[in-house]
Amino acid sequence: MNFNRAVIKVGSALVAPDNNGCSGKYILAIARFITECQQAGKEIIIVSSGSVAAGRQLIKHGSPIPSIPTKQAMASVGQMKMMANWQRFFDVPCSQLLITHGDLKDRQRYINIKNTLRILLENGVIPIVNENDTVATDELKVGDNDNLAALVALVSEADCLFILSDIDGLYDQDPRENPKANLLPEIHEITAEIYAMAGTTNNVIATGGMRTKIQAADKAVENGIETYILNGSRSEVFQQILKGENPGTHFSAKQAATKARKHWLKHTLKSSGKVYLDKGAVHAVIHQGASLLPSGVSQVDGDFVAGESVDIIDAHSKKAIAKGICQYSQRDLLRIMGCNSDDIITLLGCCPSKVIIHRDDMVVL
Ligand SMILES: Nc1ncnc2c1ncn2[C@@H]1O[C@H](COP(=O)(O)OP(=O)(O)O)[C@@H](O)[C@H]1O
Ligand SMILES: N[C@@H](CCC(=O)OP(=O)(O)O)C(=O)O
Repeated sequence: MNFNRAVIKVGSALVAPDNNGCSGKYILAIARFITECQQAGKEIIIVSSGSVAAGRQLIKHGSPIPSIPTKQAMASVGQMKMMANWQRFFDVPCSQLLITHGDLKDRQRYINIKNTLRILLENGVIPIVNENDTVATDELKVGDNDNLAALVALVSEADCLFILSDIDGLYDQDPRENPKANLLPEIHEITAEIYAMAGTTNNVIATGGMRTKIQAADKAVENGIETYILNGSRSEVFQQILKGENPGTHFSAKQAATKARKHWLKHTLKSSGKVYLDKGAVHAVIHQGASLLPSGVSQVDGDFVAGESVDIIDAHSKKAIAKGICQYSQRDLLRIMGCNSDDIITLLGCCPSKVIIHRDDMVVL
């Protein structure tokens, strides 16, 4: 179990099996696995499907494939059932995050999600994420929870992604169509041939099938996140994972997650401004690996919003010493620079974060 923080994606067929609403049939074993991971000091975030499946019997619908508003109504009532069902199996508190692609695209909302997840995990809470189906239109949707889970793994800086489905892993063709299909245990490179092996789902309550799982794995491994597709309906799978075995399909990460993230921060993110630090703050950032506090900021340049990347400059030498994602806009930063973190609330009327740049969001150059 070589990971510290994992996202576990659980498909509809596991949450609400047999067309009969939510049950503990499969999630009991999944919850036990999560508890064992937590007891081993690991942090877990769940991305759970199943709200539509859980609400299916509670909303009248004529055709086997309901209309979008009918599905949204099912999701609305089913989400409550689904969350209550998860909470039954944990002694620690669970929390609900309903997000859309629109939230992940917006820098301010992105860091709000990131900060919330960070605090929930620090407090031993199990965050349970789903797409906000009732408000999401096509343009704002991720569309499937496999890709959503990969995005959640990125925003939460997880180093492992488990995609739990009703099938043992990726086969060279859909095993429901062809019983001679072979399971592929290790994938080192996600090529067009790998995509060609993936079919869609034949389950009316599911979205995506294997294709979206490969897309998710693709996003994750590029960013240093080890990814597994596993059969969450077989409880022995979790014992195997706990022993370090691979009972499904493993997609190997291209590089370590922290290295990938630092590389992304350093080379891909474009800086939109400059934050100048006094001597004490330069020392704390470079030698103590500290987060940047408002008290250490002496000057701000540029025009940036919260969540954008900035260059961190030594005010004395005028040299760039680091780069990082700023929790505040340039406008707000000008008002709180040089102050104590406890004064942010008085100066701005709110305090989304006591630090200006969190050390996890910073790369020293
Ligand atoms: N190459 C493949 N290997 C494995 N499963 C496949 C493949 N192609 C299509 N599938 C189908 O994908 C299904 C899993 O996707 P889906 O029903 O969307 O699950 P979930 O609800 O867990 O996301 C399997 O039950 C299987 O029928
Ligand atoms: N957000 C939807 C799930 C969408 C989805 O991707 O479903 P699945 O293919 O079962 O993971 C729901 O909660 O019903």
